[in-house]
Amino acid sequence: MKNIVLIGMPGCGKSTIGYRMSQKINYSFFDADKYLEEKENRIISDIFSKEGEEYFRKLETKYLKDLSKKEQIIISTGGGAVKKKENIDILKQNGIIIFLNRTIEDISKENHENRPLLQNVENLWKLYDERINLYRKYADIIIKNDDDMNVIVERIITTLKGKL
Ligand SMILES: Nc1ncnc2c1ncn2[C@@H]1O[C@H](COP(=O)(O)OP(=O)(O)OP(=O)(O)O)[C@@H](O)[C@H]1O
Ligand SMILES: O=C(O)C1=C[C@@H](O)[C@@H](O)[C@H](O)C1
Ligand SMILES: [Mg+2]
Repeated sequence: MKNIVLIGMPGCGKSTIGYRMSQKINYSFFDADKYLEEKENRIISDIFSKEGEEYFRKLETKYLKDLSKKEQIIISTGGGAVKKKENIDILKQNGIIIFLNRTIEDISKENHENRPLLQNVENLWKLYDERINLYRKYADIIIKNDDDMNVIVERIITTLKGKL
């Protein structure tokens, strides 16, 4: 059984939908950002501000490797995991990659108190422009997140039938 890997923009629903899926199918859920924070015993914003993005990206790759060794799991990746092709190669070895495609309009409508990145719609559009082709290119399956989350969970499970 392949792992299920969710990619997509910050705020597109990877963690929430990934966790809900894991409740419905016999898979464990791992959030790659949380996994990294727990292993490093630090928060990502602190790593970004003290050592910078490049150092964070090295850690991200290291822990994606770790996670990819596990089986029958759902991985919610960080929004920037697609920035390194190496990450995708690692994840594809035993995983099926799903791009959760949610509009920037919907993402920016949310009240993201602890996520300044998502409150700045210009920044979101900039990230979207930089990454949309990567999300599309690396996806085995593209799922639109444009309905109630339970509907989306069912949509993913149905689409995955026979593919894992
Ligand atoms: N289809 C939807 N309907 C309503 N709310 C949604 C939907 N999809 C996602 N959300 C909400 O959007 C917010 C962001 O979702 P979530 O935290 O799962 O995104 P994420 O992709 O994991 O973001 P990040 O990359 O920042 O970790 C959450 O409050 C979630 O409940
Ligand atoms: O979009 C990004 O580049 C990021 C998204 C988050 O999930 C974290 O992985 C980190 O804050 C970087
Ligand atoms: Mg998340």
